[in-house]
Parts: sequence; C-alpha cells; structure tokens
Amino acid sequence: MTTRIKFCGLTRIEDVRAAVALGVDAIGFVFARRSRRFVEPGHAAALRDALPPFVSAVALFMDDEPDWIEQVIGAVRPDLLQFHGEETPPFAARFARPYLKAVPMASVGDAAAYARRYADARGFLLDSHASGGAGGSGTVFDWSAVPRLPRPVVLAGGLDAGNVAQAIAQVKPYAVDVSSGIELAPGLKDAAKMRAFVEAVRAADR
Ligand SMILES: O=C(O)c1ccccc1NCC(=O)[C@H](O)[C@H](O)COP(=O)(O)O
Repeated sequence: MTTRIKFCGLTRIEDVRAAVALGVDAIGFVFARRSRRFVEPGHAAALRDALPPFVSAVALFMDDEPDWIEQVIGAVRPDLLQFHGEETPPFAARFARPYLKAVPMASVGDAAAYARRYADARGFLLDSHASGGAGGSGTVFDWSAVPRLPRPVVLAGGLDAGNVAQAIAQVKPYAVDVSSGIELAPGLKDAAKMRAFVEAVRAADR
C-alpha cells in the first residue's frame, strides 16, 4: 500500500513548491498563534494557491476561537481541518468541514476510546504532544501503543528520514506526518531533508 505523506508547518512558497514537486499528498498550515510555525491567513492563502489538484491543504488549530477558525476557512479554503487541543466533538463538527483529530499519545491511556468519541473525525493524527505541549515537538512516542482504529491513522511525532521506515513497518499507518524532521528551523523546511523523507517512505512501501 502507498503511505500518504503530509508535510506540516510550512511557511514559505519555495518549501511548498518543493513539497509538491516531491509528490506529497497534503500540506499543513498552522494557525495556532502560540506556534513557532504560525502563518497569517492571507499568507497561507497565497501558499495554498500554489497547490495543484489532488494536493490537500490542511488547517491546524489548537483551542482556537470559532471566529478565528471561520476567518481562516474563509481566507484559505482548506480541504481539511486538524484539531490539536481540547476541542470537543461538537465543536470540531460545527464548521461542517472534514477534520482530523490529533490524539495526544503521551497522555491518552486508551486511544481507541478517545477515537470513538470523535465519531465525525475523518481520521486520527497520533502525535506525542510531548511534555503536555502541542504538536511539532519532534518527539517520538511509543509506537507499540497504537491500537487498531476505526478510521485512517496519520502517524506523527518525531518522524524523520532515519526512522520513518521502521514506523511504517511497525504501525502500518494510512499516512505519515512530519514537521521538525524536515526542518532547518521552525517553519523553515530543508529541501534535502524533505527529499530524504519522501524517498524513505517510498522505499518502505516497496
Ligand atoms: O507545529 C506546531 O508548532 C504546532 C503547534 C500547535 C499545534 C500543532 C502543531 N503542529 C502539529 C504538527 O505539525 C504535527 O503534529 C507534526 O507533523 C508532528 O510534528 P513533529 O514531531 O515536529 O514532526
């Protein structure tokens, strides 16, 4: 099976173009203001316009106000929302857009029960949320704790070109998601690391 690839936390047009040229499936833009990878909606809209058909734009939020989320949706027209905080299932559903729910694997005891709560989620992004933080920590969690889930699993948290093949072999996720592992600095991606990551995923799929 082909493992889908999402690159997250992009802020520069050259990084978006490089990711598209590598054939990634989705690009994540972070609209949580506390993030070091935050992008203004107007700038993200320009980045989004560089995406060809069949490459998805994903808008990330973390306990943000509904007005802010609506503003971002209006400006960026994301294909998918991604919620990283304590958003409840009704809150996540109120925007009438498909969404992923991030599951904080470092703190959630029963990930399957957690996932069942979010009956409307299109998939679950399993991340470490290291030290009670958000996402994008660059920290791996214990992959043996990944249960069978009723909808697609997007594996995130500390992935890079060196460990993603092992992660795919062990978890067999629908998709992998990376931010820190393809960066020079927060929000600034590295062309060589992006390429190495995609090549490692393709090799793992063969
Ligand atoms: O990236 C952030 O700064 C961030 C802030 C608040 C909520 C979510 C955030 N990022 C989510 C992600 O980018 C993914 O979880 C990520 O791909 C995994 O990150 P990493 O461990 O750095 O690869």
